[in-house]
Amino acid sequence: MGAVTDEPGQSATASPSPAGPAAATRPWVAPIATGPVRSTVRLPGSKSMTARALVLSALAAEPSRIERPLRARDTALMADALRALGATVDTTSDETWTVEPGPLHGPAHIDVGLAGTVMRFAPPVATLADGTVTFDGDPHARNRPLGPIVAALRALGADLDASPTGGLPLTVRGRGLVDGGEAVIDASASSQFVSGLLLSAPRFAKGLVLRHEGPPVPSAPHLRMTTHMLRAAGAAVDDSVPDVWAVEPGALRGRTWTIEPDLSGAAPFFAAALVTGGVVTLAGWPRESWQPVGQVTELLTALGGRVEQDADGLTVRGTGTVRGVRADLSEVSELTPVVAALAALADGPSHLRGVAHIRGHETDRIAALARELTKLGAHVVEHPDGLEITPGPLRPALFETYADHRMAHAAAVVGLAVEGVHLSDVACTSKTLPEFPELWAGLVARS
Ligand SMILES: O=C(O)C1=C[C@@H](OP(=O)(O)O)[C@@H](O)[C@H](O)C1
Ligand SMILES: C=C(OP(=O)(O)O)C(=O)O
Repeated sequence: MGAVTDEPGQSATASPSPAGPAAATRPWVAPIATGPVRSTVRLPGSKSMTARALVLSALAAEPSRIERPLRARDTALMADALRALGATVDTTSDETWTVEPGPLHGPAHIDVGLAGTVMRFAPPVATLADGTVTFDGDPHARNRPLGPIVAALRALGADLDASPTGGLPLTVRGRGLVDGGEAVIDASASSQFVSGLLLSAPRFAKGLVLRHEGPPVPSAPHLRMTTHMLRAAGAAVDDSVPDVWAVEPGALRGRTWTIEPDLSGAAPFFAAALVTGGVVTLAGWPRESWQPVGQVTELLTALGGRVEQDADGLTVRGTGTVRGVRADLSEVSELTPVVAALAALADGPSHLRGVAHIRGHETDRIAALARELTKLGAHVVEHPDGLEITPGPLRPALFETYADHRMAHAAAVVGLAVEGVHLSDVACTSKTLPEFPELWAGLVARS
């Protein structure tokens, strides 16, 4: 599916990852760039859009098609979850998946892997099923926050039990229907609590009026993606009042979803243009996007790049000098590891803030970045909500990836400029882009 090409049609591909337990670890030495990279990158679809399209299709009244989906561990697990609950999901083709909704039922067991989308989007669907549905995942998934969505579902009339810490393992005793109505949630730990509830809300008897109370909800662009896709499926959604989302009950329509290339997955490739003074084009970029292209453009520009969009795609050019930045990353927090890697290679200090919640991502990303970038020679100060990074002379090191795909991306970016960056495991990139090692090698080979 994904490919780095000099010319259209030429592609490098790798086998997709299994949906089951994470693949065996694969130590890897990040390839160093010997000059500016110049490439057109073809990446598979957005993880976030694919996950939403799968859920909305399984909840719809008619069949749907998903064009250019992401085939990776997270989306395979989502497809498996919906199959276990009664939908027929055909993922045979790389180009188009089909989803045939069916009566939702248990008993079922759902493996969420390490996917926030599966652990927050599938339980609300399970409350609509008839029967008991259990959830568990990778060891670290048990540490990821889930309590607020469990409490909100309970307030909406669902019957479910989380572990004593409020997270996985989870048991949902579905009764085939959920009252819905009003609920209050603190979604400061993850926007996915809100997205998960909203996606299933059209099927709640009274719909949903959800109010957030607490520190700001991160990842606003992901919430806009959720409301946009709900409306595209025929739902009536009102998000005109800040921190309040209202979804009317009603049938969702089946439709054809066309998934945009994954902008977050493109981040390390764009970073390579900045680090090497090269140029990288993300092919197939749509004229209008539901991913945060404005925020990403602003950030890459502040870091010293130039971003342009034309018929060829979204193109990022670098000068070879990365500028230190002061940036609030709360809207694009999943980019923090790659931005932190760029900061370690910058011409001055950076302060990345507004991302306290990423301590609850695939790993505690603030602590992990502080530890690993320090090992490489950067001077890093860890704050509750971010990092101050002052570049220093960088040296070879073993970069621990903590089963976190975006930690691997960060290490690969530093490795472009620093010889001997060893990753403890590059196989963790299968979470969202199984082809990453081959695509990266292809990119660097063109430097
Ligand atoms: O809804 C989504 O698809 C996502 C929302 C964000 O989660 P958080 O709000 O927990 O950061 C983002 O970081 C994650 O990668 C994907
Ligand atoms: C935070 C991320 O993923 P998840 O959907 O598992 O929360 C991510 O992909 O950076």
